[in-house]
Amino acid sequence: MSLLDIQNLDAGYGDLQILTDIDLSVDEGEYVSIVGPNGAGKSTVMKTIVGIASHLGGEISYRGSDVSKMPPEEVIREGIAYVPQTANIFPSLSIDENLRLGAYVLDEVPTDRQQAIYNRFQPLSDRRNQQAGSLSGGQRQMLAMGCALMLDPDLLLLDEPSAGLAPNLVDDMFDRIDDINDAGTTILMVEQNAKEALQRCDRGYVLANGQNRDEGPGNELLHDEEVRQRFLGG
Ligand SMILES: Nc1ncnc2c1ncn2[C@@H]1O[C@H](COP(=O)(O)OP(=O)(O)OP(=O)(O)O)[C@@H](O)[C@H]1O
Repeated sequence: MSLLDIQNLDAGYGDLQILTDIDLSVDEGEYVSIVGPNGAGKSTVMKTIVGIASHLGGEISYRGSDVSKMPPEEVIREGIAYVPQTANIFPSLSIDENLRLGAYVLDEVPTDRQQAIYNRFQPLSDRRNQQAGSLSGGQRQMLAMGCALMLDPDLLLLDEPSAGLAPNLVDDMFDRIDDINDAGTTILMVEQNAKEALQRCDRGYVLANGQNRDEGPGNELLHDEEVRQRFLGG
């Protein structure tokens, strides 16, 4: 049984349907990416999983339970954490306060876990009491991931973690994501940077116009002539 199993999913915003008949699965421990052109509906898949876009039909099961009707706070308690593409930190709060807020659905702040996050993201550790708004783009992305890791999720959803990063920081960010996956966290990631995402992941899905277009091992998709021409810019 897959950790996450999506079948025949229709979803959108209010009555506006964006996704049609999406099938997608993620196994325990896997690193799966979703790529495709702008507006394909990649982020909408993530938002539907966590209950902030409208589920219009089909199944979303997590560890065999139907999560398609759950409000976001319950989905999170099931072990799924989500890092949105934008507005993923509180700029006027300190780094320490942001991390503690990451654990808001828990009864108490897991201080051991917080320390482990500081160990993983050293630049955050050095700046614990600074306002998050003073961080660089790469450090902000680390903080957003750190907030999600405060929940010790089994499944981490990352929406375009490389967006807005200077080119020299992109590899570092993907290395950090590899490390998180190697430490046992299952990852589902949406990326504009399709080449890098497909190189790094175990399996990928290509979405276009709200529908599945292709799927397979990342390296196979990367070398598939049609996928390259149509979706990866040749
Ligand atoms: N809150 C919303 N209300 C209405 N339509 C929306 C909303 N958010 C996104 N859309 C529309 O849904 C479609 C899919 O958007 P989505 O963000 O899922 O695409 P994407 O593949 O992630 O693309 P991008 O890489 O540009 O973010 C687009 O046409 C977008 O305009």
